[in-house]
Amino acid sequence: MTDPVTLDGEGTIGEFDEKRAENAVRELLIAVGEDPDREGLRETPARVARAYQEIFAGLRQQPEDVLTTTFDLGHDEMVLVKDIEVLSSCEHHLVPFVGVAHVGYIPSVDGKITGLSKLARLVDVYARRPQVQERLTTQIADSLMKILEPRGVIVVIECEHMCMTMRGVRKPGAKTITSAVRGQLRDSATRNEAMSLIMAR
Ligand SMILES: Nc1nc2c(ncn2[C@@H]2O[C@H](COP(=O)(O)OP(=O)(O)OP(=O)(O)O)[C@@H](O)[C@H]2O)c(=O)[nH]1
Ligand SMILES: [Zn+2]
Repeated sequence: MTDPVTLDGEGTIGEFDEKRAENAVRELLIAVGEDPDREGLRETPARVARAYQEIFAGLRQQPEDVLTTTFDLGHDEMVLVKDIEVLSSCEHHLVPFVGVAHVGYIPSVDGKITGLSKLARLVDVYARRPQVQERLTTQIADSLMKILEPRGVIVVIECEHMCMTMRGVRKPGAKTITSAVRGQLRDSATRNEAMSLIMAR
């Protein structure tokens, strides 16, 4: 994600336009044959606009905003946080894809590590955007490499896509697994160690 850029005078990527979102939801309700002025729907455009502001909050965040805390512990072995909940939105259909992320890294030679919660926050920065799972996976890996300068990174994500469940092909339960491996974690022994930790239940 780059810094905000202008969209031909149509608005700015990165800013949330609540009024515009409300109008769009109202239009959508009309388009599907609903009456947006009936009692139960009257507040819906405003609610959905607020919900989208939250769901896409990652568009207004950068990885540097969350990977703030670093310690020099001199720890030079793998750190892995697994089963981090992923709640993201498929950019093709704007419906959720949900599952878990496993994020591991081998700290830099000088042992620079980050707080464990920051890895989960990093997942959210990229998950809370219109996404595809492959890009989500590589963005997490690449931003960790850039900011923490670790010797290696592994990111594995397992998700179920609602666009494959509630519509279209309708295959509930199908899981998509993506991975991104960088640096020393590409070595087969280290990678196998990480994968066995990830797969252990
Ligand atoms: N690679 C990838 N594909 C995704 C992801 N999320 C959704 N898709 C797929 O994006 C594709 C979009 O295909 P299209 O043919 O343009 O759209 P569609 O007619 O709605 O496709 P169907 O879902 O097959 O009905 C579908 O095959 C989705 O399953 C993702 O994270 N990664
Ligand atoms: Zn989709």
